[in-house]
This record gives sequence, structure tokens and C-alpha cells, in this order.
Amino acid sequence: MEHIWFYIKKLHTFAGMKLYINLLGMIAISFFEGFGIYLLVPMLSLIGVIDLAIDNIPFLSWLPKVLGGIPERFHLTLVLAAYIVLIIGQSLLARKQNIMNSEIQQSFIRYLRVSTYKSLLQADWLFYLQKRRSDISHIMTSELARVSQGSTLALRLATTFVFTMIQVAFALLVSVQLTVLVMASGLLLAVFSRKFLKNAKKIGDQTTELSQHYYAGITDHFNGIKDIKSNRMEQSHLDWFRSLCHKMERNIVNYTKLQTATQLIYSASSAVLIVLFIYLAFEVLQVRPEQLMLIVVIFARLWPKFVLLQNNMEQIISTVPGFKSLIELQQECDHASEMKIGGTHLQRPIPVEQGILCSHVHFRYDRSSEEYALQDINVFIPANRMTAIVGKSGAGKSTLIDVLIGLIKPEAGEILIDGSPLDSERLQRMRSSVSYVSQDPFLFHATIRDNLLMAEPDASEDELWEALKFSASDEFVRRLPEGIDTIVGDRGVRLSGGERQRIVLARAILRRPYVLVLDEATSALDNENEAKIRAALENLKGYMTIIVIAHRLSTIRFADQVIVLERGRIVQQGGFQQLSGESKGSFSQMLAYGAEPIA
Ligand SMILES: Nc1ncnc2c1ncn2[C@@H]1O[C@H](COP(=O)(O)OP(=O)(O)OP(=O)(O)O)[C@@H](O)[C@H]1O
Repeated sequence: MEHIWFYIKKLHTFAGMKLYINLLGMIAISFFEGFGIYLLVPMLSLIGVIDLAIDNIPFLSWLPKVLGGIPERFHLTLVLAAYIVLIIGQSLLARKQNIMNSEIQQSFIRYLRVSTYKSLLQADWLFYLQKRRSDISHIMTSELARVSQGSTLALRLATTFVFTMIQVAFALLVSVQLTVLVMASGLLLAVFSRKFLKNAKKIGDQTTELSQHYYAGITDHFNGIKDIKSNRMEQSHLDWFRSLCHKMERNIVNYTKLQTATQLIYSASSAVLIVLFIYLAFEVLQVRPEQLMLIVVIFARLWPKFVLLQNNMEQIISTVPGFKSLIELQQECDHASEMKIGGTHLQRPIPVEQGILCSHVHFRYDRSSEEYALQDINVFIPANRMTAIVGKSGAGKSTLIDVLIGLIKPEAGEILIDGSPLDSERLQRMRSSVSYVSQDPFLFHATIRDNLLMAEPDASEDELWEALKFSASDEFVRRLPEGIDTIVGDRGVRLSGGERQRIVLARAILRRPYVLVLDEATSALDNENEAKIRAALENLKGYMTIIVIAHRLSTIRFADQVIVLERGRIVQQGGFQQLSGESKGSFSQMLAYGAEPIA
């Protein structure tokens, strides 16, 4: 029952008044239905099928008096007309109520979708470093579909419950003894079926776990399909997939077994109960035939609803784990929230006029480990100059950039932009000041134009081409079959690695940021294109703060400042020429080992 409440409470918080109107509608429908059943007695009597006494039927004692004033040949027509009006009225109301149910449920799902998506966007980068992406996709697609089903069922359950209660009230008015007899049997069955509900919960938990594995597997495998194919790993992946599909199959079959077992028990027990009921009614309780007829009609319609209630309950319970994972995800996001989307004043970029100061910064990815990714970093990145960060793989270069642009918060120490701390309020503004090109450039499955406009929706045609020229991509874009309107494929798969990097660079520059961050952004370029970009960056000096990570040391030849990192610490710092001259320093060693000649 707590699970049903769980849904109803959430729906109530969300829909409020609409839920009560919906309930009132259901009460009206149930009254129409009950009254329609009562009308069967005068109808059958008037046709002459059986001689039934109307006087004993609640709400109908006035009928003989009214009919007494009307010629007898109109009686049947009148009762039939009243019956038709009732049923049509009931159907119209039922339709309206179904539409309202769907509106409540769909707007509830929309609210859940949007609020979860917003929470996800507001979560910080650390949250994404710790979370498996496929788990997020799984919750946002498959689990949300289950929640949607659960909320439909919870609403249906609530309305079925109201309907059942009112019908039971109608039955009680006809005969208390008979109604109590039927209800006692129903209760017995409900107690007996508690075991089924427990099993439904267990199966529901398994469904969540299995489909999470399924989503994660599919995402991982197809992200790594090149590695799978080139290393002949198809068979082992297929084996894993087969075994998972087998488990999923068993899970659903077990659920069907559970549901059909409930249905079987209800059907079998109904047969036994009906026989027992008729026997007791006639032989022991000696009820009147019209009472027996009405009770049979009411419960013949209600009994399937009992089964429905039970089945709905099992289904709702099996969807609750989906809802719980959705809520947990939202809570995790809210816990990791670094900003509130909206509030345009917050997005005004910070101009970065003096520079970025990193003061005594420490950072660990895992607080329980002794390994620091950054240790006591003190550095000043002057505005409108080029700063290069170099060091061996794993030295902490990308982590330092993430800290500088506020993607991750230092564990100790602080970041000051033009002398002011980068607190949560200024964080969002700082992001608007920065354009960042990562090691793994990402393009959306859209045209080159759309990919560029995502960064700057108002950019003119000239501005787009200017950005493409900056990144040395205008020529190859012109040569593409559909030029700037060519679709780049999933993650830009239809372009070469170097072409992708250049488009992402164009996108970054299009925003005209105050700070341009390039993390190995030209690693896939040939010497000729790399030289073009180096020259373009050289021209930006004086207008933009540029921070570059590059293994290819020729890229940073014009850097005003070079920071050398080793195991999370700054070991050297100074101008390119100055560091090249320090023969015992790490930088000159790197120059000596550098595979690329410095052009
Ligand atoms: N998400 C993460 N979780 C845990 N540890 C991480 C994570 N990302 C990086 N690290 C660790 O932090 C340290 C610094 O990593 P970082 O990516 O900053 O190095 P890098 O100098 O940029 O290396 P590369 O040149 O290979 O990109 C490394 O020891 C790395 O293993």
C-alpha cells in the first residue's frame, strides 16, 4: 500500500486540485453505473421476464407512484429512455475523466523529465566523472517509461478503488448480508495474495538492474565498436549479451507467471464462491430474487475489477524501483548542483582584464586516497597573453585547466579572477567568458553550420566563415559535397580527426571568448594546418587570454609563459626561451626528447 501512496502523494503534490475534480468525476460515474443497474429491475419486470418487486429497490420506491400517473403503454419506453440517458451520461463523463487522467499523468511525466534534465545540467563536472553515462540515459529513457506506466496505473487504481467502494455501497443498500459475504471472500483472497505482491517487488528490482546492464552494455559496446572489430572481440561480447538477454527473458516470464497465477486463483475462487454464494443466499439467508439478481449483476461487474486491482497493484510495485532511481538521480544532481539555470544577469561574462590567480590549490579525485592530482599550485595566468601548460602524461595538466575554469572546485586554496574569488555566483559568468576545446572534440550529429550555431546562435554567415578561416577549415569545408550544410555524422564520424578538431576550434572562437582554452586541441593536425593555427593564435595575443596544453612543443613556441607540471606540482615556470635555456630543467629535457621539431 505504501507504494501506491508513494505515487498518489507525488501526483497529489503535482496535480493538486485536478486530482480532486477527477475523483468527483469518478464518484458521479459510479453513481450513474449503480443507478443504471438498479433500473434493470423495473425494466425486466415491465418486459415481463420475471416478476420482481420494485418497492425493495433503494432509490426506486418513487417509481411506481410516478408511473401510476402515466398510461401503462408508455412505462417501458420511459424506463428504457431513462436507462439510455443514464448510460450515455455515464459514458460521456467516463471519456472526460479518462482524458483528464491522461492530462494529469502526461504533465506529471513532462514535469519529471524537465526537472531531472535540468538537475542534470546543473550538476557539476565531478558528478559526471563519478557517474556512468549509460546509467543516466537508462534512467531518462527506460526508467522514465516505467514511471509513466506506474503513474497511469496509480491513477487507474485510485479511480477503480473509488468505483468499487461506491458499487459496494449500492450493493449494501440492496442486501447487507449478501454484500458482506462477497466482501469477506474478496478480503480472504487479498490476504492470500500478499505473497504475490512481495514477489512483484522482487521481480521489479531485478528488471531495473537488468535493464541498467543492458543499456550500459549497448552504449559501451557501440562506443568501442572499432576496438571490438579490430581486436576480434565480437564472440566474447556476443556471449555476454546472450547471457544478459536470457536473464531478461526469464525476468519477464517470471513476472507473467506471477500475474497469471493471480488471475488463475481469482477465476477459480470466483467459480467456487459463486456456487457457495447462491447456495447460501437461497438455502440459508432466503433472500428475495430481485436482491439476488442485483447483487449478482453488481459483483459480476466488480469481480473483474478486484482482479484488476490486484494486477494493478503488482504492476505498480514492479515500477516503483524505476521511480526510486529517478528520484535518487535527482537528489544526487541536486547535491552536486553548481548553478541555477535561468536568471540572465548571472550569465554576463566576466571580462578577465588582469588575469586568473591560482593560490595554494590542492585537488584529489578520491578524497580517501593519498594521491593528489594537484598539489600547492600557485600561478598567475595574465590576461590577453598566451600561457602554455606542459608535462608528462598524467602530470595534472587537464585537471589544472578544469580548476582554472571552475569545472572542479579545489579541495584547498582558491581561484581569483581579476582579484575576486570564483565563488558559485561568479562561476556561471566565468563559464560564459571561456571557450574550451577538449582533447576529445565533440560534434553533434548535425550540419557543420548547426554545430557552429550551437555556440553562437546569432552569428552571421560572414562570422561563420571567419571562424572557419581562423581554424584553417574554410578550404576543406568548401570542398565538402554540401559545404557548410554537410551533416558530420554521429560525433562527427564522417570527418577526419584533424577536421573535427578544426571545426571545434572554429566553434570555440565564434563565441569571441575572453579566455580560450585548448587542451591538446591541435594534436591531430598535420604540420601545415598546425602552423596555420599557430599563426592565427599568435594574432589573437593581446586580445584574448589563451591557455594551451600541447605535447607538440612547436605549438607553444610563442607562449608568453610556460608552466611545467610534474606529478601534480609546478616544477618550472617562465618564458619559452628562458626555460629552454635552463639546461637542467624538465622543460629542456622535454625539448630534447620531443619527437616533433620546433618549427
Ligand atoms: N576522473 C578521474 N578520476 C580519478 N583520477 C583521475 C581522473 N582524471 C584524472 N585522474 C588522475 O589525475 C591525474 C592527473 O590527470 P590529468 O588528466 O590532469 O593529467 P594530464 O597531465 O592532463 O594527462 P594527459 O596528458 O595524459 O592528458 C592522473 O594521475 C590521473 O590518473
